[in-house]
Amino acid sequence: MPRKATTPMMEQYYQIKDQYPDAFLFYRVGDFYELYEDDAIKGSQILELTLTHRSNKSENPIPMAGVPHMAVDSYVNTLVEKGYKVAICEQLEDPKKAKGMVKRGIIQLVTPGTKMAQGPDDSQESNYLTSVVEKAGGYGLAYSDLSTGEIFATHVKHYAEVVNELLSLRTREVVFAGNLSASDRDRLQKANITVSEPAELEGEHAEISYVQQKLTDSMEKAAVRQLVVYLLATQKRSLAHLQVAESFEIGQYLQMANTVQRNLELTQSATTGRKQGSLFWVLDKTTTAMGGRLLKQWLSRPLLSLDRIKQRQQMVQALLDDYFTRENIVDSLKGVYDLERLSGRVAFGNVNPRELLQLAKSLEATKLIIQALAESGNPDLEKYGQGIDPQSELAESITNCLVDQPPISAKEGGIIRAGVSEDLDKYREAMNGGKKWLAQMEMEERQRTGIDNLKIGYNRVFGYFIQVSKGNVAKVPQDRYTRKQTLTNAERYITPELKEHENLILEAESRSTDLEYELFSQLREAVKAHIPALQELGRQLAALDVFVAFAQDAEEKNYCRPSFSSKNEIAVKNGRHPVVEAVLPAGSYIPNDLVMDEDTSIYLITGPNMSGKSTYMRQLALIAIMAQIGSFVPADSAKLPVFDQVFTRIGAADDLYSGKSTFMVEMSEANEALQHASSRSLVLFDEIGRGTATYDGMALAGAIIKYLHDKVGAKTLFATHYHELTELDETLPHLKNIHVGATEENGQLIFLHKILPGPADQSYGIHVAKLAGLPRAVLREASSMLKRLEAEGAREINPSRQQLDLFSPVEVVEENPLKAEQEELLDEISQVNLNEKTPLEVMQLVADWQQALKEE
Ligand SMILES: Nc1ncnc2c1ncn2[C@@H]1O[C@H](COP(=O)(O)OP(=O)(O)OP(=O)(O)O)[C@@H](O)[C@H]1O
Repeated sequence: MPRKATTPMMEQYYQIKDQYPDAFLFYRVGDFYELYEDDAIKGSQILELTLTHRSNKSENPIPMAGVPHMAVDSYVNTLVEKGYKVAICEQLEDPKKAKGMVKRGIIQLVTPGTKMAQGPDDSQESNYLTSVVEKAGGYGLAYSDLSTGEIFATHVKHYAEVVNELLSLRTREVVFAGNLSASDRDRLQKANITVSEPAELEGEHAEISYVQQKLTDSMEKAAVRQLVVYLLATQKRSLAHLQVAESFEIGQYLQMANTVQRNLELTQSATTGRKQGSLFWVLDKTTTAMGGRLLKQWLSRPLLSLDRIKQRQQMVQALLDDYFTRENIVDSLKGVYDLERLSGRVAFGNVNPRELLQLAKSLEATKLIIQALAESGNPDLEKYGQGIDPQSELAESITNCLVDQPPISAKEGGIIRAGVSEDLDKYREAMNGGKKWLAQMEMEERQRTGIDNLKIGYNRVFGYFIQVSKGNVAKVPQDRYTRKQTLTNAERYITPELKEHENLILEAESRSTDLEYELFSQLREAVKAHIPALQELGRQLAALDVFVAFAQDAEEKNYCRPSFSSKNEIAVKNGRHPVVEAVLPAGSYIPNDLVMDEDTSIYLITGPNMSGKSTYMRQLALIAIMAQIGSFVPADSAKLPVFDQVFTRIGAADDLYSGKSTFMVEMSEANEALQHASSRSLVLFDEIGRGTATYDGMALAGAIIKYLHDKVGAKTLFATHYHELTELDETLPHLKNIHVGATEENGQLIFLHKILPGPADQSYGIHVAKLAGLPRAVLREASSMLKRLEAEGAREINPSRQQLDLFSPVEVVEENPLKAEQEELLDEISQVNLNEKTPLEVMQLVADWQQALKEE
């Protein structure tokens, strides 16, 4: 950066800026944060600020932009949301008292992964920072949400797993120590993940050993250390709310690549990126933000442990069976605030009086929850309640200390109850006494002077004064009153005794607010000691919230409790797709069975487009995932294996970040499944091979099926339009054909959405094209080509001769060919909207058409 000015302040600025070259430097000057040089130019564009210049008169004025300090949060937020970092530089001493240049320093580096949640909109969003270290045997990974202080750690062998984990976690920032390929760096950036360098920090920090205490793996320890060091170095304060890191094995959960999670729309719709339209949207009946976040976590990490799944199911069952306990819990949960994030604010020291009271209220609500569980009469619920510690003493100490409706600010008094501190009570008495004295004085002065509208007032500049309206000035006792201020209609005076009492009152007031702040800070410190217990409580209530939500889902939507098969068989009776069911009018979803015995591994699904093949396939995956997070499932009954992995190649939600072509993505996803699936996995392949020439595609699809059949044995649903493949059931004993039914009535295609045994007999593609409103000429051309191909016997055609001479006019045999004009006429007829026409207009139209036909 060119150095242009050499004033002492700019010198200081450059020194600080040099330490944070990749961050926007918000440099505090009085009531503003100023940006200079490139930061100002870029910042003014992004934040829509006016770009001005410092030292305008010099030859090289410095570009400058500023934001008022009161509004700084929203500007910082905008930059960080866009993936930038912001270094906040404060004045570290009072400018009035400073000798020479005011000392300044960075108090916090805000980065995408360390942003604290701002508004209610992101209360269900976790904001993750991930740390990756590369070691000889693999990679250590740790991630944390700073607002809640939770930390998770794991280790993986392969680089590809690291990148997948970062993408599926949707981390906002990664601190990467190791080799990150340029293409992956690019990929992460496109996914809005900021890549940062590790930070350095001197000395030992208690937080590090505290959070590492349960870890045994050296890679995980290293990743966690790097994570905490980065947090400490950027936040520049102690972080008492960081939780003991939980180690997990990726293989401990059902594994799904991030593309699979996206394709199945578990937490966001693939088209809009929003919650609506996702499985999370359907299931999220949680009351608290903590519950919502936990449900989201569960959705991306379904369990493998049958014991844990059953434990969850038992809680859901108990709550489903007991409507009143459930309602009581929901009512009380409404009074529970975000304990995890409140703990974070306590640790950061920015929790305000109102929030501390919210904390106490949440603890009181917790007592009611425990009571409801205890009175339920159900042993599982009772036991759960017994494990919860409502922190009664803490609740009491907060409510005993704070007034019922404290203000947000801790610095303006009015927070602490009477009786908490003798000194405070004394100051308050003095203030009250002083105010009473003023009222008395006002009365006496009115009598003495005979001025009825004389009053005593206060302003910040002059303090207390006696105000007399202009008409009464003659009555003012000039010997006792000193004039202080003249207004249009009145004069203001002071007297020595008024000033004397003013001093007493103001001093008592300032001592009182100072003392209140001190008492509040003590309370805040006392709460700090309870942070780990509050976090544990938060986790327990969040889980309870999700169980209640599952019970409510089960009741409202008629979900059943799935059972699990150790014999690798599937038996779903009347299964439904939870999301499609939720958006269709009630009762119109057509349920389907899916029964796959131990001996069958592949269902080959045929049927017209739009008939419901994808829906049927996804339905199974969603039911399996719901079952493995402990939820009940949309079916009359369901028996499933515990799947270890889910693979998909579905639809057109291609990986926009990978820079690969559609066909390449298709093949990569197929490859994932072929390489990594086991006999305990679930594989969904929708129209594999459609992205290339017909025979290529068909051959690939056939070979893939055979490989899955012979070598993998995973439960596979394979939808295809290649009818030729349905003959595979003759040679592959573990493969069966099923199809989605459709019938034709009066030339119209009717979708039955019903799964039936055996292959489909027709493909109906042209019917669907007709539904989509394609021009008749195209439909007709397609129909005749189809006839021709069928006549030639497409299967006999030499597969190497891929360039069929489809358009050869000689070979197209047509009965009664239509003229182009007639085609157009037919298109016109089919497009007339009868609802918009009067009978007379229709008659006129028919007359026109008849005329046109005669002319041809
Ligand atoms: N069981 C069902 N009950 C009611 N409606 C259904 C059912 N299954 C699917 N549908 C409806 O049919 C639409 C098309 O389904 P889907 O996308 O699964 O078809 P498809 O056979 O996979 O089509 P394509 O081959 O073109 O991909 C869905 O959006 C849904 O509205």
